[in-house]
Amino acid sequence: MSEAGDMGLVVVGAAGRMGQTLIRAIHTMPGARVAAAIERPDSAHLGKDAGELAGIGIIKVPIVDDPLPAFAKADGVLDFTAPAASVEFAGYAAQARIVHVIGTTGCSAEDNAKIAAAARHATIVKSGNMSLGVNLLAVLVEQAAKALDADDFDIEILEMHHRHKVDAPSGTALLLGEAAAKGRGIDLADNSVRVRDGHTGVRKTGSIGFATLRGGSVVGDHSVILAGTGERITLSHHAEDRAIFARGAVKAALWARGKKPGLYSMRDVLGLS
Ligand SMILES: NC(=O)C1=CN([C@@H]2O[C@H](COP(=O)(O)OP(=O)(O)OC[C@H]3O[C@@H](n4cnc5c(N)ncnc54)[C@H](OP(=O)(O)O)[C@@H]3O)[C@@H](O)[C@H]2O)C=CC1
Ligand SMILES: O=C(O)C1=N[C@H](C(=O)O)C[C@H](O)C1
Repeated sequence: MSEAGDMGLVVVGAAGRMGQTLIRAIHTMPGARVAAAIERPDSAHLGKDAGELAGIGIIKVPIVDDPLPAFAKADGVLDFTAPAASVEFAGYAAQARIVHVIGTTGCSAEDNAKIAAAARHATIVKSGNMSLGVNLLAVLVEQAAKALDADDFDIEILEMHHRHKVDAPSGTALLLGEAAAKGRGIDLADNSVRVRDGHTGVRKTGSIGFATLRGGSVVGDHSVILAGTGERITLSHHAEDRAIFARGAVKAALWARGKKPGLYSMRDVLGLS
């Protein structure tokens, strides 16, 4: 582990959509460097240079498959992979006592409990969306949900993503749902309607509904609709480039460096808590 100077960051899932975007972001942001790049043991990308794959030219960091030696020498990990992988990486980050930034979505309650346990020794920042815009939107959603009575305004959350996305609702939709539930002083799990099909009956007052669209190359669109009688308020965010998530993740790692172990959110990083 380096004591001073640029923060050495391991990018896990380095060949993925976000992995490549992270390599590019680290390259342009002061204070951080790519310490290692990890993919699965059976990945077709092993041995390739992570910078060349990401389109920035050779950075002399080959993609390898063994996280342990990489974590032991690094200051932090940027992780946009898959739930089972993020749980495993959180355990390794705890062993190495380093920063772990987790952007992976679709984690179960059990996965989240394991990540929280790892945060006793690792400094973990986890968020369904690392962008400034979405985290500010969550603050606005909480305020709007608090200001508008549940008897008068129904809350629905609509999201659209590219055709390759594997989890639904998106991590961001759930983050915005949590913000709305907080504003209303209710528990999201007990009040959410995640799917509608067939004869559903009338809408339950106070519920928070989710609708999911998938198609094409959409980076990430989210709208929170507060629908009243005769009027409707829509709070929206449109992600145009994955760089907003990657820059947020690097910023989170730099913020977390030197902080006590624990589980932090992007709201903590951005001072929006
Ligand atoms: N919080 C946020 O701001 C954002 C979160 N995300 C989330 O990030 C995650 C990744 O998204 P995206 O980049 O589009 O997905 P990709 O499928 O393009 O990338 C994931 C990468 O992780 C690799 N991977 C999976 N498991 C392991 C493992 N055990 N060890 C090493 N590498 C592994 C995959 O390899 P392989 O293909 O072989 O499985 C793949 O290369 C998703 O959960 C997504 O929702 C995305 C954008 C922003
Ligand atoms: O899978 C994606 O692409 C994205 N995932 C995150 C989510 O589930 O909300 C963040 C962003 O919307 C892109």
